[in-house]
Amino acid sequence: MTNSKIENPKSVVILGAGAWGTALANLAQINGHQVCLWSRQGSQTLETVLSDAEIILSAISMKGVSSVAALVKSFPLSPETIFVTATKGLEQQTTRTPSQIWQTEFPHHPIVVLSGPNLSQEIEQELPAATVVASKNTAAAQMVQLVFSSNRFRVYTNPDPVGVELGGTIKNVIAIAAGVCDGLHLGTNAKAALVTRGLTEMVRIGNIFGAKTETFYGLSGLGDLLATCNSPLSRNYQVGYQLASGKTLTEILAALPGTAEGVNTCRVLMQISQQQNIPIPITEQVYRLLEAEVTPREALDELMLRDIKPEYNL
Ligand SMILES: NC(=O)C1=CN([C@@H]2O[C@H](COP(=O)(O)OP(=O)(O)OC[C@H]3O[C@@H](n4cnc5c(N)ncnc54)[C@H](OP(=O)(O)O)[C@@H]3O)[C@@H](O)[C@H]2O)C=CC1
Ligand SMILES: O=C(CO)COP(=O)(O)O
Repeated sequence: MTNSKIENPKSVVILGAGAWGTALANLAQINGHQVCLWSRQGSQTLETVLSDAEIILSAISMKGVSSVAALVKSFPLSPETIFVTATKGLEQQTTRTPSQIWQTEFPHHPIVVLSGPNLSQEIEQELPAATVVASKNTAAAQMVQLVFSSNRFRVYTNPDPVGVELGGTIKNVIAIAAGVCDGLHLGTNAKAALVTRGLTEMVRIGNIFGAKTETFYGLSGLGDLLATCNSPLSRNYQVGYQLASGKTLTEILAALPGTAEGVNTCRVLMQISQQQNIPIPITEQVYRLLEAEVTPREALDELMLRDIKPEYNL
């Protein structure tokens, strides 16, 4: 894919110079775009970097999204500026997704969600990967698709931004459970059952947000679930794996490189499940484990000894 490289370079500002922001900045830069990677710890002011931005991509951890979005709002922007959100989390106080936060702050700008099976370390090693850019604004999604597409990063468009976003967000909780499963050496059958029933929980929560069920069977749902639940590169998987080895959550998070969004997301999902009366038993056991209310083995027993039932409620 060379067309975006030569013909129409864009001015792209990436907010958040963590693992994912840096990897995405490299992808856009290699395609010939003018990229500015902004961090609150860097020397450039936000006002300066935003002044001629055509695309603003946020790869800020969930805890910083609201404050950064409010800050961005205080500076003048072109009305054409496209926002892209690559954060995989939910806001604790409001249960909003990052795209809902950006859309609230910038109701007249196109908002695009970028999410998929994208372990940043593999992308930095130039291994092949695919992702999804989703928006209600098709032209904006197509522009973002061109900016990031290359022979090692295949980008698909999708019209269900919240579904795409929730796939990447909820799978982090299931990845914690998968790490526990592997840490306890429960075997391949157990892992397959866990991931498949995890997907059912993703669909249940997603439907509450108005997401389409089929979105969860694509790259941003099943695809990211498979990547994250099967890789020690995933921080969320690492949290579960190390909990199974007997470490405390505090010890694990203190030594973890970067953000494991699943820890906070799990708490938010429990809030939603209680408010909406939606059963999410795997998420509930992950929550109880993170709160040190159960041991990994007790959580497993709780899941295996639930009432027997049909696979689907038809
Ligand atoms: N790493 C990966 O493989 C992938 C990550 N993601 C998602 O991307 C998001 C970021 O992940 P990742 O880059 O790995 O995490 P990191 O922990 O490496 O980086 C987090 C970034 O967020 C910034 N940040 C956090 N709070 C604030 C705040 N209040 N104000 C300004 N900046 C803030 C950090 O800035 P500072 O350095 O100054 O603290 C840092 O740049 C997460 O939601 C993650 O789920 C999605 C796909 C892949
Ligand atoms: O979202 C990711 C891969 O798609 C990254 O997973 P972790 O945040 O668990 O490292």
